[in-house]
Amino acid sequence: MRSYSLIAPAKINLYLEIIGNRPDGYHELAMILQSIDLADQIDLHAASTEAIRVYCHHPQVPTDNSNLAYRAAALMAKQFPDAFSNFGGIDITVRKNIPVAAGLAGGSTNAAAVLVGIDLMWNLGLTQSELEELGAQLGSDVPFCIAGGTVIATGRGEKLSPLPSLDHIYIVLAKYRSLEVSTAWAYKTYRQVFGSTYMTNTEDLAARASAVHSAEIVKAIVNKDAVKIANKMHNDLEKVVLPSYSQVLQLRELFASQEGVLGTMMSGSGPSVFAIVESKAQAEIVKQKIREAIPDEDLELFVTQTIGNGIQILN
Ligand SMILES: C[C@@](CO)(OP(=O)(O)O)[C@H](O)COP(=O)(O)OP(=O)(O)OC[C@H]1O[C@@H](n2ccc(N)nc2=O)[C@H](O)[C@@H]1O
Ligand SMILES: Nc1ncnc2c1ncn2[C@@H]1O[C@H](COP(=O)(O)OP(=O)(O)O)[C@@H](O)[C@H]1O
Repeated sequence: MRSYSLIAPAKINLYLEIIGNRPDGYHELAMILQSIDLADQIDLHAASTEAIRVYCHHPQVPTDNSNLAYRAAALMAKQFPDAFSNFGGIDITVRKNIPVAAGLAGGSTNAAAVLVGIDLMWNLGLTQSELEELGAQLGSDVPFCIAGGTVIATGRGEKLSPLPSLDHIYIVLAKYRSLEVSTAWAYKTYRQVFGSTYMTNTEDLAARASAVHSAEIVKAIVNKDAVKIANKMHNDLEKVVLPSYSQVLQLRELFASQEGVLGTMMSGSGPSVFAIVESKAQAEIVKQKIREAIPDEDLELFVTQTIGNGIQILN
């Protein structure tokens, strides 16, 4: 087929523990990543010229070669030059619904969709693990975004162990449109502030990784116990982002004070904040209450839910 449309869901981090520094400059992590039904749509069309083009109306999303969707297509063209010259160029339209620079893996999930879509378009027949290996070259969260669901992610975030699917847990999510937190800044600041408290030797890292504190939330996920999951959420990056971004701290406190909220956390490197709630009806009430407390139009609010999948092919 010459055209494909794909759904690219966002993720939240139910758990993010920084285990230590790695020799490659990244951080060794223990995370639990969760797909949600807030999603972008990616349309791919075979083009007549041998070029990659990205179209996106969102003002915060670049359309040049810094777009992660572009970079995913360029990687496929480099890896499979014969297919690229046989099938010609590719036009990529990004229909953005996921807030940008939010800690929701918006760019990563777009890149994942392009890898999955081009694999189909060029009849490459790549396996999931081959797609994940390509994804890891584009960003630490890209491999997760391909199959999605509920996953333990270790290494720099690219080593994945699936957990039982945790769908239909309702989430209220908030993000100030104009507020961006750089992921590189968040990790760098964490290293500056807490670097001396954790180990840098790779063998120690492996030992410590097996003793992470995520066991209780994993058990709660296996038991599908939303109350316990909400109670055991954790994100080390909050320690640097909350003190530097008062709006994020305010949102976090506001969510925590709402009736019906089981737990609240910043997602990834922020600045989006989410709350786990008991039901869809409760989620709508909490959303309304937050809107009344912060009438600022810059604040984007969503009711969403956990889902058991990553990239989906629409047609
Ligand atoms: C924080 C997290 C949590 O899921 O997500 P976001 O908030 O970006 O969504 C991830 O760790 C982000 O993953 P991703 O956004 O793919 O990161 P990358 O492009 O690979 O890296 C961006 C920068 O973050 C830092 N980085 C990233 C991952 C990691 N394990 N250690 C790091 O130190 C590095 O400085 C790197 O240059
Ligand atoms: N396809 C894309 N979608 C969103 N942002 C993108 C994309 N490609 C590149 N970017 C840039 O990447 C940065 C991080 O955005 P995003 O991936 O949404 O955030 P995060 O890594 O926090 O989940 C933004 O500054 C944005 O300009």
